[in-house]
Amino acid sequence: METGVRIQILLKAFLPRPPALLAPAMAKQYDVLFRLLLIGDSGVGKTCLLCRFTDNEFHSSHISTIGVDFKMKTIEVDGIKVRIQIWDTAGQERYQTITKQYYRRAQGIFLVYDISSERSYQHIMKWVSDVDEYAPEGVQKILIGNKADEEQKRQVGREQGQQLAKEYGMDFYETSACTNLNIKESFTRLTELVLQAHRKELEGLRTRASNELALAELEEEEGKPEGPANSSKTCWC
Ligand SMILES: Nc1nc2c(ncn2[C@@H]2O[C@H](COP(=O)(O)OP(=O)(O)OP(=O)(O)O)[C@@H](O)[C@H]2O)c(=O)[nH]1
Repeated sequence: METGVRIQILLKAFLPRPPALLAPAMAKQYDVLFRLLLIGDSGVGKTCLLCRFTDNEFHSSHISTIGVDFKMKTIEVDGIKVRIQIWDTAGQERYQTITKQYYRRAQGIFLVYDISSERSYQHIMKWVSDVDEYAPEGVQKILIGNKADEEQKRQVGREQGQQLAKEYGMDFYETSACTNLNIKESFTRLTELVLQAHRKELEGLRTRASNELALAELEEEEGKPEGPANSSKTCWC
């Protein structure tokens, strides 16, 4: 399993990068790059979800995220190697001005509440309205009820989570970063949704790359000198 990179970053460093990329021509470790975002109240377990997914680790202490943080992981979905950059945002109110700047670069968003906190569930409405305001149209969303292992402290029923997700047209998972419940499943599902949403765009690029490849092969057969088309051979592979 790959270890994610944990780096505190500056807003400036994030902004200039393009939203979804084909892999650089020479690097074959992944086909596409997507950005996912974790949002929700402070303490619901966003950092723990991320650490469980990328490093298979769980920390019982709560060290509040300052601003934003990210980790990377590559997974394979439908034969496509997807490099996902997962942004963990601070839930604390005082960082909201910074964290909202990151919404517009996300292709997928996890809205996280804690099943042992009715308040964090009620706040999902507020997080959804922030997404509507700051995220790009067509961003994919999943609702997460974390800390599902805390059954004795449960304040939010599973059906309440399902109902809310239905209202907003989202998929829903109850997860536990502590016991590793539904972690891989929820991250894979959001990645699948993003892939589906970008399928047309990706197919277009794939078709163009394969057309250029076919042209290059034809030119080779005909003994023509290699043209620039050959340079994109490794664009989609
Ligand atoms: N029992 C249980 N505790 C969890 C789970 N996930 C996280 N926690 C605990 O909840 C606390 C908060 O977790 P964090 O991941 O730091 O929360 P956060 O949402 O990132 O918080 P901020 O960075 O302040 O926004 C920590 O003490 C974690 O150990 C879980 O699935 N089950």
